[in-house]
Amino acid sequence: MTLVAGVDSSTQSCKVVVRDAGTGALVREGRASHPDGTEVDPAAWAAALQTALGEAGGLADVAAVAVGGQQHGMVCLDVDGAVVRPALLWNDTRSAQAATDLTAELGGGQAWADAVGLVPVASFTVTKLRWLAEHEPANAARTAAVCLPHDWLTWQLAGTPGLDALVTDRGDASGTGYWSPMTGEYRPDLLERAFGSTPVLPRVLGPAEQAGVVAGGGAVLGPGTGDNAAAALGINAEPGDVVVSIGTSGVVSTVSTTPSADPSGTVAGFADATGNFLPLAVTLNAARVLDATARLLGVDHDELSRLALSAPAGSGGLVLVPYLEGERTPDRPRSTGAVHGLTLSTAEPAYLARAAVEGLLCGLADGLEAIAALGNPVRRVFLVGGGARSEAVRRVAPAVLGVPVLVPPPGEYVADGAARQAAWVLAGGETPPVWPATSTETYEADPVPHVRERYAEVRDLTADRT
Ligand SMILES: Nc1ncnc2c1ncn2[C@@H]1O[C@H](COP(=O)(O)OP(=O)(O)O)[C@@H](O)[C@H]1O
Ligand SMILES: O=C(CO)[C@@H](O)[C@H](O)COP(=O)(O)O
Repeated sequence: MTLVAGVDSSTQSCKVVVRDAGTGALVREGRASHPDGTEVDPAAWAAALQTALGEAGGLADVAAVAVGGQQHGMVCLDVDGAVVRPALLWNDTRSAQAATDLTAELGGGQAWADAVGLVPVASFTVTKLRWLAEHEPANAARTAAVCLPHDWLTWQLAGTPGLDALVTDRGDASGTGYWSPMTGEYRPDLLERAFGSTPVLPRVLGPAEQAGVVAGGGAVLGPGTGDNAAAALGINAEPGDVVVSIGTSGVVSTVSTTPSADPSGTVAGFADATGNFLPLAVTLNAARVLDATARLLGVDHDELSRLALSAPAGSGGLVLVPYLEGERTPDRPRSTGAVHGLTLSTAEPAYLARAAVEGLLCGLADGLEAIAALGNPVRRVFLVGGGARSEAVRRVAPAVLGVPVLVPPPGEYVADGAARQAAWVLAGGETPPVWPATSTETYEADPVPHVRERYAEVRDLTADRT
């Protein structure tokens, strides 16, 4: 049996799966936590990867490995390859002003969407580089190369073979703000505009191009990709399929054969990991809204779910606007969360639990609507991520999203996608190897437009951070 490994270095943890390259069957897996916070020393990701790999039995008998990872994080390296400062993650909002400035400087959202398929918000790497140039000029001056979390981990596995050996892929490059999914080329002019210089950037590999070998081990390295592109590969999403992921981020993405350019910035026109495109809408607040609400109510996730399902749809008018970390879609980086509609009858744990589930899903429903409005068909909707382990999320999602949702068994679909990419690198060819489709359970419910209407009435009524 030929084994391949896939890694998901996500916001909260690192997960590894080892699968049979031929059949896709799961052989071993491992996991390790990442530290909290929106800036993280990449050494913590490398340590978690080693722990997760160890738990998954190591790479000695593995023929190929690929890394999927949280997108956009700014990893700056000096001329010797040392990390210049802790990485700023996708959910760090300190570059909000830089995003506003960069958007205005280029002439607005349309100009950015035409150039690189996205409109700057604080999540994207280009804005973090502008922030670094403005606020930490000494660190900016030391920066000889910039890469993303998955690029850096791939480079670590290869034994840090010099800055010129850094590689990435289309999927993750498309989230930087200085690579165009339309042309497949970097835009050094935009990098120069943001950062004042053009550090070394990772070479963008093709979807099944070998990225080298694991140092001292010999396993072939795949190019890896961003976590959302990897999830699409793990689910085997085809054009017209939508993947809704409720992890730290809330993501609505779809595979498309044509690039997107949404001047409003609601939908970011990324590339996928197969040569197609991956328009997506992403919220900063998803599974952690459930974590926070459970903490507030002093219950665990199962009880939170039970409470939510015991309250009526719409929570009697109680709305939780879930901008606990600020928000990205809509672009409200400085906002906080809010609870609206408290009355004597809605001041109940069950109503708050339901409002939390509905609030996070309403943000994703807005994203789904925006993706469909760009002309993307919505053929099937898959629901994945840690938050999909909640029965309340699974049962309320079809009502709020207004479409049936297909829920695969709980699993690590990002790591699975990376493993499938690794198998593709071994096998070669134009398309990834065919692994059996995952089973799914279909959840259906009558749509609840009144829930979204009530949410829309109050979602902008939030206080800013102090
Ligand atoms: N049964 C559950 N109900 C709701 N949320 C859950 C449940 N199990 C795990 N989670 C949450 O899912 C999140 C982790 O999901 P995951 O998709 O792994 O996130 P990420 O990829 O961003 O690290 C955590 O916030 C965790 O608390
Ligand atoms: O910013 C994005 C995509 O644009 C996020 O999806 C990150 O890629 C983090 O993903 P998770 O850790 O929440 O899976």
